Amino acid sequence: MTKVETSERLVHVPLGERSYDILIGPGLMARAGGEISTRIKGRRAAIVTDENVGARYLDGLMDSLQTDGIEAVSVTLPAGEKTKSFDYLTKVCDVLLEARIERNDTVIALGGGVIGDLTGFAAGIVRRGVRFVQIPTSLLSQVDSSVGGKTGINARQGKNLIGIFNQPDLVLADTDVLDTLSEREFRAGYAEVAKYGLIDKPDFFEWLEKNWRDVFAGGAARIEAIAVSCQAKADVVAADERENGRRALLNLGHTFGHALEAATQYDSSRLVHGEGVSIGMVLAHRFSARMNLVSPDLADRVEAHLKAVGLPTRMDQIPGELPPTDVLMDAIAQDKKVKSGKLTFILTRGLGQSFVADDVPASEVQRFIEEMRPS
Ligand SMILES: NC(=O)c1ccc[n+]([C@@H]2O[C@H](COP(=O)([O-])OP(=O)(O)OC[C@H]3O[C@@H](n4cnc5c(N)ncnc54)[C@H](O)[C@@H]3O)[C@@H](O)[C@H]2O)c1
Ligand SMILES: O=C(O)C(=O)C[C@@H](O)[C@H](O)[C@H](O)COP(=O)(O)O
Ligand SMILES: [Zn+2]
Repeated sequence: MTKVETSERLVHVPLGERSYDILIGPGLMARAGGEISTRIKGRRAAIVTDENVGARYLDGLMDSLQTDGIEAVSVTLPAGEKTKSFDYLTKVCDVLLEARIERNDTVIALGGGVIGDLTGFAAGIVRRGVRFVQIPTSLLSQVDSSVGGKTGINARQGKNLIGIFNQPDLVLADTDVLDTLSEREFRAGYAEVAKYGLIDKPDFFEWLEKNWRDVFAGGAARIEAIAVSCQAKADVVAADERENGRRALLNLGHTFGHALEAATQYDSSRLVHGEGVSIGMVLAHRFSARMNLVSPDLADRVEAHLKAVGLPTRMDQIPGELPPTDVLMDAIAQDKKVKSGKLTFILTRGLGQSFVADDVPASEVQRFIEEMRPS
């Protein structure tokens, strides 16, 4: 059993034979070899990373694996959303096959959500599945993408449209590595932290409104926010792993957000995922008010908080031209939550009272986007 240090948190994801642990805390990179070898028999590994993360952490991870007798190869990909593509999926599969990575060896995603999603997808299809460990290095990947098993790539038609559910065998969230994450990317990850409060944890959202500066500064408040987020996601995934119901709540802000990411052609210089989610969550709260589900004051409160931490909250803050509303509606129509052609949005009836609305009139959404978009 893993010895959990006092400053360390452990969140368990109970999925029967696919159960796994999330370790959260400082200094975990140096323990990766030991933590992996107590869980996975294979003596070989393949590390997938990106240029920003690899330059800082690849050697340290390789050393830790070697100390525990695990021989590793690695591949370093370009950073940014455009790497979540067929081209780089092919590249990673080729590296794993050329390295003869076997089913009981380990594929390690060392990076943010882009690397985690791409690598998890490759690990799930090479030899019809090899063991897989997430070592998330951005705030967003530590609080969200490394947990729950959604893996995949983007398509021209929209976000994450090609992929599989593939749970990791272990998640090691070394909070030390967040110190080298840019402010912009830390803020982007914070959007997904705030999301958990807006879904069904009003007390957590109120705690964030008071303590977000301490979360940004690091230390105990940051670890607390990460642990609460991971526990929240683990609870939802344990209850509805393949999103037949409740898990859709984790998509709050994403129907709008994903459309904006597709509309900006996944250009990280214009919009990154967490920024799209921030704008999307404000839009979801404003749309809920428009549908007379909640007071407009709540949307103002949500926008004020996300703005206070420095996140964009409106479409006119996205650099460059947005395509016509029809193009945004086409992306929304491709959303994976669509059922029998009807749009599904995560809306709200109050702070922390989100719900799945599965028959939202497209005409209402179109009119709403027209009103909210930059003229
Ligand atoms: N599978 C899921 O459940 C899930 C959940 C949320 C988001 N996502 C996906 O995750 C992606 C966004 O993830 P992200 O925000 O981590 O983006 P990302 O993977 O692009 O990482 C953000 C940027 O920060 C850099 N970086 C990461 N860790 C660093 C560190 N410790 N030090 C310095 N630089 C570092 C990266 O190189 C990159 O430039 C999107 O594709 C989104 O769709 C998936
Ligand atoms: O894990 C989930 O379920 C989520 O919705 C988490 C989201 O933050 C994440 O962006 C996820 O990738 C979106 O899911 P998708 O099914 O819309 O791709
Ligand atoms: Zn997300």
